[in-house]
Amino acid sequence: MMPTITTKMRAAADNLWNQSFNHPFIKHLADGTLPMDTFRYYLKQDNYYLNNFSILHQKIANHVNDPSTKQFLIAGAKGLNDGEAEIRDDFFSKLAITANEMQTTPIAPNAYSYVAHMYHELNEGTVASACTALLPCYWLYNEIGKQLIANGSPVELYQQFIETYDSPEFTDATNQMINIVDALGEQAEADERRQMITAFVRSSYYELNFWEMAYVHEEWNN
Ligand SMILES: Cc1ncc(C[n+]2csc(CCO)c2C)c(N)n1
Repeated sequence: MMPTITTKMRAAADNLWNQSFNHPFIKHLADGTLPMDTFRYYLKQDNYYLNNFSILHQKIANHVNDPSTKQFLIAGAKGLNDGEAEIRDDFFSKLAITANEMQTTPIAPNAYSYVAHMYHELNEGTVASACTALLPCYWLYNEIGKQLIANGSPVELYQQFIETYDSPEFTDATNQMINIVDALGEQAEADERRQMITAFVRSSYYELNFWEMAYVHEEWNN
């Protein structure tokens, strides 16, 4: 049997993924030494990412024909608004991040570029490459969740963060997204398949640099 397109994508991005697994942000999240101020920075940038991620699910769903894929994307958009947003609201209140602080925090370069990349795939790519650009978000966090849950983190907030991405519901959503991309890959011609793999590698690059961005508190004028 031919390897699935997601197996090829995962292999193409393996270096980037290993660098994410070993990034100091992740290492220190696990051992509890990540400065809370760094996690706070991450949460504020991630809020911008999550808001757009939800909008992208909805917009991509409008272009999808397959009913079950459409439904998954619409539910994903809504799930982000409710489920994940609820956990984030809890983090925001624990860390006293106000709506005003969120609004006045400039979007950092990597968060901006990652979101711009996903919109680019939606507007200039195809439904398949747009869906693919969303996949590392699910899949990488699920793998990180599974790795970190073994030892957890001594910091309660970080432990809660880890648990979000190891949950059976989240693992199920990740597997559904992998299956959606595999099905789209099977319908695609060689050119589009290449475009999908490129979209996956780019998202994986921005995922890696999301940790780095937070770790160094990236600014436009560093
Ligand atoms: C930069 C960044 N990448 C991935 C995630 C994880 N994530 C965000 S939305 C979603 C889908 C289901 O809730 C997942 C897995 C994140 N938070 N921030």
